[in-house]
Order: sequence, then C-alpha cells, then structure tokens
Amino acid sequence: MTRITSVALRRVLDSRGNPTVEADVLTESGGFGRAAAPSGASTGEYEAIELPPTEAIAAARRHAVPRLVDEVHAGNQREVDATLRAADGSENFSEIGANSAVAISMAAAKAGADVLGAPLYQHLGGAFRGDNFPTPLGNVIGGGEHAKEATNIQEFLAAPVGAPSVSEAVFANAKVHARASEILDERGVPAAKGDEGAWAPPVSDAEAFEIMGEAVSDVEDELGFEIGFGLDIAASEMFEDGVYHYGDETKTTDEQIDYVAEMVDEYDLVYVEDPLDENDYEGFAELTERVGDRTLICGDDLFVTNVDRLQDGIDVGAANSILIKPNQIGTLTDAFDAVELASRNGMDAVISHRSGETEDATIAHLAVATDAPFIKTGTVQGERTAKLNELIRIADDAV
Ligand SMILES: O=C(O)[C@@H](CO)OP(=O)(O)O
Ligand SMILES: [Mg+2]
Repeated sequence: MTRITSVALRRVLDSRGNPTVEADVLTESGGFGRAAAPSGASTGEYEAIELPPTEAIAAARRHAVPRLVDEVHAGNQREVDATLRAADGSENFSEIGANSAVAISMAAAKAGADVLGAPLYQHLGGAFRGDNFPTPLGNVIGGGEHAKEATNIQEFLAAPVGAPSVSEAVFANAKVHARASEILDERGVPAAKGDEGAWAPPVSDAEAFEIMGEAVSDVEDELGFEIGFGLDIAASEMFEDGVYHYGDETKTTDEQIDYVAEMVDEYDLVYVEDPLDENDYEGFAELTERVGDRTLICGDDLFVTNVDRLQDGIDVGAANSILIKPNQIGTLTDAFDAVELASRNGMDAVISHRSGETEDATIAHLAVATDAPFIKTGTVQGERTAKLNELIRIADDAV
C-alpha cells in the first residue's frame, strides 16, 4: 500500500530568497507527501553536504529515484532512508546532497502517514509516544551570521517554560518579541530584522541581555506564568586564531567559559546553545560541569545531529542536550537515532529549524513525536509561524 510510485523534485524558494529542494512522494494507494529542505547560514563544519539545488536534484534523480520507485515503502522510514544512503554511497551525502535526501526522507514520511490516515507525529512517534508538548524557544533579538551590525551572540531566545499550553507559549513569545520592539523604541534604537525574524539592533550583547531580561519579565508579569530566556551563542562563528571575537574584543576559552557561566547565573538562563567552538569538547565538558545542573548546555555545531559526534560528547560529558536538525545529517532515521542515543544517555533532544526555511512544518511533528522538551523555530514570520501554528493544530487535534 505504501510502495512508492513516484518521486518528483523541484527547486522552490526559501525564506532568504534562495532556491531549495522540494520533494513530492506518491504511493501505490494514493498516499501523498511533500517536503522541502531548509538551509543554514551558521552551518557546522561537520554537517552533511548541501549541494546547489540544481545539482542535488539531478544527482538524486539519477541515483536515488530509480532505487526508490516501485522498490521501497514510504511507510517504512528505515527502508526509505537506508535506500537514500545506499544511493548516495558517501558518509555525508556529498553525492546526492543532504538537501535532496532530507526532502525525500520527510516527504516519504508524510506519504506514509497519509496512507495510514494518521497525523505525521503519530506515524513517527507511534501509539506509545509521550504526551508532552515542546516549549517553543522564540528568537527575539539576534545577530551573528543572521544579521549584520547587530549583536555578536546569534540568538536571544524567549523560553516560556511555565506556559500552561503550547498555544499560550507561542503567543507569549510573540508578546516578548513585541515588547522588545517597544523597549528598543523607548531607547531610540532602530532595529531591522534578521533572517529568522528576530530584532537585529545595533546594540552590545550586554544591552541585549538587559532588553531581553526586561521584555521577558514584563510579559511574565502580564501573563502570570514563568518565562525565561536562553541563547544560541553560535561560538564557532566567533572563534578564530584560538580566541572568541566580540567585535574588537576577544576572550580566551577560559574567559568564554567564565562569561557564559556568569550570564547563566545573572539571567537564570534556561538554555545555552553552542557556547564554545565546535571542536572544543573539553570546554563544553567544563562548562557543563559548572552549570549543567541548572541550565541546558546544547550542542548544535558540536554534534551536527551525528551519532558518532554525540557519542564522543557523551564519553567526555560535553553538553547535556543536543540540537536536532534533520538536514544536518540528511534523513529522519539518522535524526531519530540521534534523539534515541541522547535520551538513553539522559540528554535532552531539542528540535530545530534553520535560518533559511520554507513553509514546511515537518519539525513541529518531529518535536511532538520525539517528546522534545523544546523546539527552536522562531517567533514571527510565515516560515516560522508555519511550524508554530502546526503545533497549535496538533495540540488541538486538528491536523
Ligand atoms: O545556529 C542555529 O541554530 C540555526 C538556527 O537558528 O542557524 P543556522 O540555520 O543559520 O545554522
Ligand atoms: Mg545553533
């Protein structure tokens, strides 16, 4: 019933105006799934390879599509993804592109769910998945690789940890975003928006901490539940010649660890992603040892959703959570394996968008299917609200 009868690939626009790969998968009994690959700007050195979409599509048509059509079942995700891996033949999808692979992998999952008549999160998570909803981490102020002339730290993320429902959490983040805009206005700071819709003001990181703290506590008072905040430092992007660059200032690794640990305590940060360079497992381990009992230290560029890199991290105690981005590794199977390895080792798996996105909402389902404590998927803008609104629909049983 779920045997794949066709895989169509095309170039579509992403939110930055760049082309990306979209896949349509059809099955024997009329199941249909469509999905598109996202794309990063602050990409990790060890991510699977994103090829120019035209090349990725041509290579996937040549190598993967003939192995999938009439051969493989969309309802059997491991079979689909193993076929993509075999068709590619490399470690990192350098032949067909992780962008083609992830689009096909996600489209097949949707086609499989369609045949079964089940929502995607149910198909992926099964009958015995947990029944929690992820707390959305909402990008409110940012800079780094996502906006010029803004903060050095890439993302200041609202985290409505006390929200009674996913819907209230989503709206709380939107309120923090709006409140941050008012505070910037009061301070006479003009702010454009970065790639993910966060305000990208020309302020120091210290001022951004203050503004975030104020915005979060104002909205917390108004709504009456706890709202914290967190960061994606994206430190690999700052790390050059052995030091971290904050504009004209630099920090050594020890200074970086001290700085992050101080910020965790000063602002009660609930989440800190990529506080150190992607090769610095020891630095991660030291920081986790210091503050890991009171905040999540999350590896994004460090782990790149890769079980081998995650195992290396587990061995030395680097981080207590992992960011999961299916396009970093190329298939849903690989992403699920990383979630499973993390949870077997007492680590949290946080599901994430990329800075270049489409209206594809697969990650909302992935977060619910895997019982993720957090999903990082922006605050406003259509390609971000696509996922947030899908979470609301899932909670409302309306997908
Ligand atoms: O660093 C990150 O976590 C992501 C998403 O916020 O950014 P990018 O997609 O540019 O890697
Ligand atoms: Mg990151």
